[in-house]
Amino acid sequence: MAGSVHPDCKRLARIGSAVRERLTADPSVQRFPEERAEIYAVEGFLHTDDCARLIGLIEGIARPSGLVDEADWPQYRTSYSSDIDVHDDTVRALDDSIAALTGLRLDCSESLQGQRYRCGEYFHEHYDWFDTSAEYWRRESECGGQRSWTAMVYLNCVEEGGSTDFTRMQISVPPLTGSLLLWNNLCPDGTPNPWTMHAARPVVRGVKYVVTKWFRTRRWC
Ligand SMILES: O=C(O)CCC(=O)C(=O)O
Ligand SMILES: [Fe+2]
Repeated sequence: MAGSVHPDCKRLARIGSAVRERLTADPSVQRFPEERAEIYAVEGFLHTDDCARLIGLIEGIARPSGLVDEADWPQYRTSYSSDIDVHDDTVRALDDSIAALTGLRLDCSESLQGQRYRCGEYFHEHYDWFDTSAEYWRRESECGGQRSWTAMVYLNCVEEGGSTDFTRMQISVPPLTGSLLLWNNLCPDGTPNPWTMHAARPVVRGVKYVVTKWFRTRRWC
């Protein structure tokens, strides 16, 4: 039955259209010219000083990044991640700005994650939405459910490499200090969108820092 394969798809479709409407009405938001997935960018979303502060927080606590499905796939993702301090003023202000832009509820989002990619580090092709037939889904379904939107801020420009590529479409986004990249992981009907497959390409020169927030269907815990 479709309902059990894609739980909450009606609710997720409603979330998707509310965000779409809001972003479309906002002149600071640019949509990538692509019908198959909803991908948006806002340049200068975060001030350079705040980017530097977040880089400092990430550097303080970075550890090797994990993968959601716990499969033993060494080298699938070689970046470093950190749960940055949710009580930090810069982190809270950024959370608030993302919520104000999208209209999405912060209590239905994962806490902001920082990522650092040094030279040669990357994150292979993947989806941010959860595979509801996977082993991990039981856990995720009980703590917020499916991921809806991803919001990611580039904290610095990278000398070479490090783009975010939507690999099934011709979209490659180079890191730009303070830019927000935002996309709907789902289709307008609330089901996972296979066109949203993406990868963080290897950094060739320099270091890349980003912060990411994933929104969920319900309260995240
Ligand atoms: O760092 C990037 O460019 C993408 C990261 C990403 O896709 C993720 O953390 O899920
Ligand atoms: Fe991702």
